[in-house]
Amino acid sequence: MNFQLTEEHFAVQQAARDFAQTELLPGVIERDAHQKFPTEQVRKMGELGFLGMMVDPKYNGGGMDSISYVLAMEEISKVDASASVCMSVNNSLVCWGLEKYGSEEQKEKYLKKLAVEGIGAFCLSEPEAGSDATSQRTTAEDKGDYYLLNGTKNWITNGSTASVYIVIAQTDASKKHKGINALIVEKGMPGFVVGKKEDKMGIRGSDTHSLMFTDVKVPKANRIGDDGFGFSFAMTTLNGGRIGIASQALGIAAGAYELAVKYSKERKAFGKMLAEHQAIQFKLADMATKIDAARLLVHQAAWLKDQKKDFVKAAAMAKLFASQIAQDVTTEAVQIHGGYGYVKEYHVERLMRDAKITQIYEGTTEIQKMVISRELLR
Ligand SMILES: CC(C)(COP(=O)(O)OP(=O)(O)OC[C@H]1O[C@@H](n2cnc3c(N)ncnc32)[C@H](O)[C@@H]1OP(=O)(O)O)[C@@H](O)C(=O)NCCC(=O)NCCSC(=O)C1=CCCCC1
Repeated sequence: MNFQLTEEHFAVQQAARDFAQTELLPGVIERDAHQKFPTEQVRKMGELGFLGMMVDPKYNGGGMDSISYVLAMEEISKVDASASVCMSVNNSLVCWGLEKYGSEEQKEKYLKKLAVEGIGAFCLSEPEAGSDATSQRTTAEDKGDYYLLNGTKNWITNGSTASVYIVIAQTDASKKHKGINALIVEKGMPGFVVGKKEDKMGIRGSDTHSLMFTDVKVPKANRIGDDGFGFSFAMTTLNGGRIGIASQALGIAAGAYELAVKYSKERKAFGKMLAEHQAIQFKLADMATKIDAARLLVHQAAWLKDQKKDFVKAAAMAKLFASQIAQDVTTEAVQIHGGYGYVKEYHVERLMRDAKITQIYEGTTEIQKMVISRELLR
């Protein structure tokens, strides 16, 4: 890895930090408590260019590199992981997937809008196909000039707020994963129903739904890539998506750490500041070391992607490690805050709850270990 952050990188980082502090911080506790999607805030994120950061300017994107993206993701995740998962899905799954593999017509029709306004959803998981993603039960029957889509998707981020959904479905089961397609489905297509909203432990401002498809007619022109490319599309797109989730985990950890440092300089115990107690100093030293290590892995994966080098292992390692240290760091941040850490007002209990999902979505910790070991032994 050989890179230095540029003036532009620092400017993007500062812009994301300012946005998080002024627009996301007020109201984040309430949105979490009432499971309220940050509608207005996401609209502003679009206006400021955070929803299509890496998209080519000719499709209304920011034309930025992956390093800029992870810097912004870290800053936004420090404050509101519900907003950052929306940003992550839109940037690194939906927009990236469409730009890389979509047809020119699909880019004109969908990408140009998604890059500015969002909001896209990526629909792979099913009631019986989570980690075992090749076991797709949703079917896309080939009917000539359209596919007939039937089935259910589960735990879909941006489930009710999205306007465009990339749905993975099985067309020819005899071909197993090579018979799977990726289809662009629009909200409002007859037979497409948004199902129940999940009541989650963390990222409660993010809207997570099941989706039901009953005889939805999806035009052939909405298939991404060649017939049977859908599983490969999903896996390749997720490789990059994992850099986004790794940066989210990093941000959650860094946000909790910053709050812990601040609190330890404000609170006195046994006649001196918490920060003057070696027990607290050692905790902070461990937390900062883990965060720095995670940041190096995240930046390495982003840099490899920008250099068009193989980043599959690096992305899985970054997600594996950053999501683990997010658990450790947020738990220690609550511990440093003591009783205050256990109540909502101090933010760290929310960050601790938000951290957990980063070990589950876009490939669990165990899936990352599969990906890494396969790459090592290839
Ligand atoms: C790796 C995996 C467990 C698959 O292993 P099996 O042994 O079943 O299948 P196997 O025979 O190994 O492979 C099939 C094809 O697949 C290619 N490929 C695999 N990994 C990769 C990879 N990393 N990159 C590129 N291609 C890959 C493989 O080459 C093969 O194709 P080929 O026959 O060669 O043409 C896969 O299923 C997976 O990864 N699950 C996690 C899903 C998962 O991550 N959800 C997350 C859902 S989305 C989500 O959680 C969201 C959260 C928040 C926001 C939005 C989305």
